[in-house]
Amino acid sequence: MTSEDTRTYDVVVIGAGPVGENVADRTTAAGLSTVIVESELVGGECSYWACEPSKALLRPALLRADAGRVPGLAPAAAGPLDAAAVLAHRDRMAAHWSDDGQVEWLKTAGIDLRRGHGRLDGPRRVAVTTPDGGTVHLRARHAVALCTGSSAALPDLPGLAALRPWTSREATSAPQPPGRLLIVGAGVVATEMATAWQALGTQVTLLARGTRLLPQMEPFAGGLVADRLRGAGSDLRFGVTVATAARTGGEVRIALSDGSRLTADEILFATGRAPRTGDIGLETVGLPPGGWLTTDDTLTVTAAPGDWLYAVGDVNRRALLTHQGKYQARIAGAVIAARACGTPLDTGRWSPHAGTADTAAVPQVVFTDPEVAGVGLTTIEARRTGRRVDVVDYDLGHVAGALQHDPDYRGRARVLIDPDRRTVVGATFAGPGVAELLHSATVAITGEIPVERLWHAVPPFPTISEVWLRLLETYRDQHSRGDRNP
Ligand SMILES: Cc1cc2nc3c(=O)[nH]c(=O)nc-3n(C[C@H](O)[C@H](O)[C@H](O)COP(=O)(O)OP(=O)(O)OC[C@H]3O[C@@H](n4cnc5c(N)ncnc54)[C@H](O)[C@@H]3O)c2cc1C
Ligand SMILES: NC(=O)c1ccc[n+]([C@@H]2O[C@H](COP(=O)([O-])OP(=O)(O)OC[C@H]3O[C@@H](n4cnc5c(N)ncnc54)[C@H](O)[C@@H]3O)[C@@H](O)[C@H]2O)c1
Repeated sequence: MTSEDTRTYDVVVIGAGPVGENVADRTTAAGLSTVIVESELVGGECSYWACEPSKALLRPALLRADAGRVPGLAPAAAGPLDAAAVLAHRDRMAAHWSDDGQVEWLKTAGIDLRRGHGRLDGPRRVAVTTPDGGTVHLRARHAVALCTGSSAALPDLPGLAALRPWTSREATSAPQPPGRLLIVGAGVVATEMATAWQALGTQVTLLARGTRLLPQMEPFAGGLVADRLRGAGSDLRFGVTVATAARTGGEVRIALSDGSRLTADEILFATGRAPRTGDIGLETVGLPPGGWLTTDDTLTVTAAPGDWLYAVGDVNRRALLTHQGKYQARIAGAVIAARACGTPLDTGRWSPHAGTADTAAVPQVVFTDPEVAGVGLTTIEARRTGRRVDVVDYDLGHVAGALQHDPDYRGRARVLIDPDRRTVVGATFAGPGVAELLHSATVAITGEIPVERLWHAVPPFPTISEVWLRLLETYRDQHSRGDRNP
């Protein structure tokens, strides 16, 4: 290759998922020339095989479940969903798996696009294998941002390829509901996909190796979701793993660790994520391929000297969520721009160049029936790290606004309070309609608002937000009795 074959930019971004797009947007807005490299579709996993199609499948399921609990509306909501209409809506929300719209956005934002597979080729250098088999060489004056995301992690099960299992990709893009679906896993993908496909007429059997659903969240959340899934007709099995699995005559046949046998049309492995770092040239800059990339709070890869290599989004494992990856992208963009013009970084807690929220306040909504919404610490995490917290619980079924939502409302709220600073450090809500409540907790945590001031944040009557007042009253009463962890 001659030097004429190398294009030089200020910033090279590998991976045009939601996170890569946002890094490129921030660096371009800061006046840095930026190119983004994409091997599949601009928009990444989130747009085509994750957030967008899954939420399109879930919205009708959750709305019907909610409507079925409202007096006067229940009979109208009792019938089956129109699966064809739901799937057509899903296809629209996934832009029919075309990235034309997002490519157009890149143009208007002034970001160059290179289609192909990008690999590091030494410090500040990237080689792109283009779809026609050619190679394009890119050089970065200031930064390379690795935003290559994650893919489904599959267990080490003999004969897995011949089984042709679903991953999250097939689970979000299937052209029609399977008759019978086995789901392995108990996390977010497993519970959301069980909720969606069961509502669309599939007979779902969920296989959890542990004792509850959503094991990373407060224990009451998984219990409420399990009750509703069972009520919808799903078969939930706990404490089991898949011992053997094979596809014969179009059917999936499995044997479980407890000796039982099951047959289905499809099997989904919702068993977590793996980083897409196996073939991105990490070895050319002295890093081992295949692992998650560790960064500091500026999103700079700690093991790469010289402050030029960044890892942003799923690939750094800080928080595998679109909104949190986009937050990191805004921080990384600001860091790259500051370093490019020699401005000192401001990396104190909650400063413009530190992703503090990644460790203090990661919000997540699980779109199951009922919704589960959490931010910050859980009691599980507090116990694991030995952090002292006051735990305050309230039954959402006693909140006037919740009873307006559903006269038989079932749900629960929990906040964790730092006893020394008297600020909220964690919150979990589980119940119908709680998704939009979560941001109030995120603001309370990031703002480090003292409990005394929260008494002045008046929730409107009759909304579910009134749970904040009930939690404060409960905390006051617990405090006067000297309780810490009821
Ligand atoms: C079923 C499901 C539902 C989800 N729902 C939600 C949700 O509701 N809310 C939420 O916040 N999060 C959700 N997530 C998580 C969310 O999808 C991810 O956190 C998000 O997509 C991460 O964005 P990213 O840009 O880091 O990576 P990705 O979206 O994975 O994008 C990475 C991009 O890099 C490209 N790429 C990879 N390697 C190369 C290479 N060598 N060269 C060129 N290009 C490359 C890929 O083709 C891809 O386009 C869900 C995940 C799943 C699986
Ligand atoms: N609404 C949302 O925000 C949303 C929705 C979907 C996915 N996501 C993100 O995507 C990521 C991936 O989700 P996920 O559900 O795949 O991962 P997860 O980590 O949430 O759950 C993985 C589950 O698989 C189980 N498991 C792992 N290996 C297993 C094995 N060999 N056999 C049986 N069970 C096994 C685990 O015990 C766990 O229950 C999550 O981190 C989540 O943040 C977010």
